[in-house]
Amino acid sequence: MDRYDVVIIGAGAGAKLVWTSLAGSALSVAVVEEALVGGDCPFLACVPSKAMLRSAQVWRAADDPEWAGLFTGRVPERAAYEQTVARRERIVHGRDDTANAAGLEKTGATLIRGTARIVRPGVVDVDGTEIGYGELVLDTGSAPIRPDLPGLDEVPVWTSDEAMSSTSERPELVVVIGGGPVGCELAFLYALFGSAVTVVQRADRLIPREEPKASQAMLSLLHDHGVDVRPNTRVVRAEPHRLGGRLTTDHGDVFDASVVIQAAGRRPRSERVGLEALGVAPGRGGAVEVDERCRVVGAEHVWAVGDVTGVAPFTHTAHYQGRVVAANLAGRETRADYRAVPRAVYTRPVLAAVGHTLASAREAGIEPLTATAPMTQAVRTSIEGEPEGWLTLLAHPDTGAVIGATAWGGRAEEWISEAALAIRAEIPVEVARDVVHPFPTFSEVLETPLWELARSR
Ligand SMILES: Cc1cc2nc3c(=O)[nH]c(=O)nc-3n(C[C@H](O)[C@H](O)[C@H](O)COP(=O)(O)OP(=O)(O)OC[C@H]3O[C@@H](n4cnc5c(N)ncnc54)[C@H](O)[C@@H]3O)c2cc1C
Ligand SMILES: NC(=O)c1ccc[n+]([C@@H]2O[C@H](COP(=O)([O-])OP(=O)(O)OC[C@H]3O[C@@H](n4cnc5c(N)ncnc54)[C@H](O)[C@@H]3O)[C@@H](O)[C@H]2O)c1
Repeated sequence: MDRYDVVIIGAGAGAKLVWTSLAGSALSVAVVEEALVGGDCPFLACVPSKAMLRSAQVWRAADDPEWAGLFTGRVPERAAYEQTVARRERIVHGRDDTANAAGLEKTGATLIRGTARIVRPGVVDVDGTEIGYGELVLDTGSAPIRPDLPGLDEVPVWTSDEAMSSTSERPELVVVIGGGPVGCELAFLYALFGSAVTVVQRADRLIPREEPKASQAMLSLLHDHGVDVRPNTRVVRAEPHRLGGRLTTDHGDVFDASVVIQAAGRRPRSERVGLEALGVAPGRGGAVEVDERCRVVGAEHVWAVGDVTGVAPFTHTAHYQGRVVAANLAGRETRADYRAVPRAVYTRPVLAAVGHTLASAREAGIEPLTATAPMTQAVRTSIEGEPEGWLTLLAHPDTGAVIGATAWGGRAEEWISEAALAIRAEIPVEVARDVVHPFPTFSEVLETPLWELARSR
């Protein structure tokens, strides 16, 4: 039986940071992957979705009054969609992971193609061959949750995987089930291309974990692009229809769809990996519980990173946890701190947030100081023709430290990192306000609320 110091199950975003960080160390590393080396993000999730959103926005600039005069017209929707798909396919290398696999092996790690399952402590089975491990790292990701809905099997349904790999024509009638980040980004994307889009959202608002006014801003944006958003609504039945499928809601409304997009959340992929052989049961929702060092609770020599842990399921969280695990495996005791993990939804404007919302601060027993500024305080917004939005900052009333930020505005996914640093480093507003921003940048919008918070203490 081959034996490695470290065996990683799943070659996703988190795993990559483990094997690259351990490159050059004395540890032998094997990575088992049953699908694509690189996981979802570069092939089926973050990268293709942001690439398609970018193409759609460039195409739509030609009918934006701000820019229309610079264009002689625009290609029809069909051609724009085809070009968007073609560009996406170039960016994701047609979902060919050869370069990623070569990169992995260049670090000295061994790639094993197949499905891994733990059979007993210290041993995993890969399609009938046992390999031994000293330390095991789980990076098995997450899978879309399929709503339990009569008739759903009889209508055309895409998960985001199909939406991000389909080369077929733009769907004319789209019904999105779920109004979280995936649902909002895909609804916005297809609406930009002129599809008739409906979002059926079970919760009473879109992106319900964010500030209510962020949900309201997202609702207005989608409305402005012709999307029919139905909060507090469930689809109760699906049936085939000549256009594709027909959906009936609990309010009795009926929607026809050429494709139904399932965006009702994701579940950690923990059930097929053989955790029971270690005496470990996943927690509620399927997440594998980890401690501050990313060790799986209840198991020896087993670590987990990424979506399977159920902690802030973003690529950047997986990267961070991968670094934490690699540092620990290399003998440098390291603990993860999740207070400053940014969240973003890549519509235009972008929603970006980090740390507490007002509701989560109150749940934690903090009544924060708050300050808000409109994005127009940054002159850059008029230069870029993106005046929409606002920034709200929260500070701890006793320490003065920044504890939360929510922004709706241009490039917010970039400059929110400044708030992330302030939160992680517990920087008091009296210090944070002294950061001078280059003019003219969107990031200048941080200055007024920071000065206001400092004044209010
Ligand atoms: C449409 C969409 C857009 C997104 N956009 C963003 C974004 O813009 N920014 C962002 O930060 N996040 C985004 N996310 C979330 C992001 O994609 C995930 O958080 C990230 O991919 C998680 O990485 P991971 O390492 O946990 O798992 P993955 O990348 O899913 O990797 C897990 C790997 O494990 C393999 N595997 C599973 N079980 C086994 C087994 N038993 N044996 C062998 N191999 C196995 C799988 O084949 C897979 O390759 C998006 C998600 C979606 C769905
Ligand atoms: N830009 C980004 O960073 C980005 C983009 C996309 C996804 N992601 C990550 O991927 C994860 C999955 O995103 P998601 O949007 O699929 O999940 P989510 O859990 O955030 O949202 C799913 C939404 O679907 C609704 N819902 C659930 N069941 C329903 C039903 N039967 N009918 C109608 N509505 C229903 C819920 O109310 C919820 O608001 C998220 O945690 C997110 O952080 C990140």
